[in-house]
Amino acid sequence: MNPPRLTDTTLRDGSHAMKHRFTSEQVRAIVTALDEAGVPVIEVSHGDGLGGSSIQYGFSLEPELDLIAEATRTARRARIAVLLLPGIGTKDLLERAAELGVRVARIATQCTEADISEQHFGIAKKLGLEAVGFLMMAHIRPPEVLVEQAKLMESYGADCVYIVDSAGAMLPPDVKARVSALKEALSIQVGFHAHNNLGAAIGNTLAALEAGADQVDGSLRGLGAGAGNAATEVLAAGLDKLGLNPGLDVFRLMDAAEYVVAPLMPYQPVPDRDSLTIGYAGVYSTFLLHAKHVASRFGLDARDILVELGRRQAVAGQEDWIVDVAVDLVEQEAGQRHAS
Ligand SMILES: CC[C@H](O)CC(=O)C(=O)O
Ligand SMILES: [Mn+2]
Repeated sequence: MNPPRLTDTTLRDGSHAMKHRFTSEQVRAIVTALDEAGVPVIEVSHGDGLGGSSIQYGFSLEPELDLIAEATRTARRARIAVLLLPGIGTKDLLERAAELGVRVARIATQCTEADISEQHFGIAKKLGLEAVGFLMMAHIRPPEVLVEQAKLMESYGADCVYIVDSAGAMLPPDVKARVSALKEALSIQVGFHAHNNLGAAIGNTLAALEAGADQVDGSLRGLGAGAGNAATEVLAAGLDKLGLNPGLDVFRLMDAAEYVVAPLMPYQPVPDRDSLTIGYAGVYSTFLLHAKHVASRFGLDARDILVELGRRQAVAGQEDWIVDVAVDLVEQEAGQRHAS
């Protein structure tokens, strides 16, 4: 195992948990703390990436380019990264981020849709940015499919491709299989981004390192969507104990989590009933509210709907399946009653 490069995503994945209400002052405090603790890459964007501020995904309290500018002004050593989802973020926004001093573009697609990212990798490379690919919801496809998708990103110019456990649905064997398949097939770096819905974010990240991952993500106190991410300070402590500390100041990160981030968090992300259901079912967290509404209309348990959606491998954008599943479950129940 080698010491990994750590990207902290408190100011991007954490934006989901903050309902996109980070302020410049908070960005300054968090970037200062991470930078002083030796974190080499700090991601700053709306939770849904550049251009995410909208009625659909939730408006940012302050314009995200102002937050990004604050981050690049503040960081002394760390490189600032942004996330971009093709279809949400635009070329113009990426150019403006680069002008503001952003050095890393992380380009995210569903794990079966890497082909929509070619243009975006091209733009990022043209702007002189490091380009990192993010294969989201990677639990829904086997390693060989992810290899094909990662190879597409590599051919578009990616410097690294991440396996992204968006729903926190993986366990260590799932992570190892996927990361080692990419390591074997690619000539570029491989990364892993965890969510904690099954309580396995730290264990999964360590499993990714065992499988050869070069880059991993964390966020202070695990601040992130759903059950949150692997906590940066916990990861740093674990890496240090394994002799894999890439230069992180563990005590400073503990202090940053405790005194800078915890006081501004609206809640501590944990695998509660809802987020555990998401990880257990392996579905996108945005399905939860819709499933709850449909469940109450049909007299069902939302968990049964979500588990069935996971079995059918529904991905974001297929929310219309929720009603189909509910109808099928009601019919199944009626059939069983009739038979008994
Ligand atoms: C909507 C983008 C998403 O939050 C990216 C990510 O961090 C994930 O899929 O886990
Ligand atoms: Mn995430």
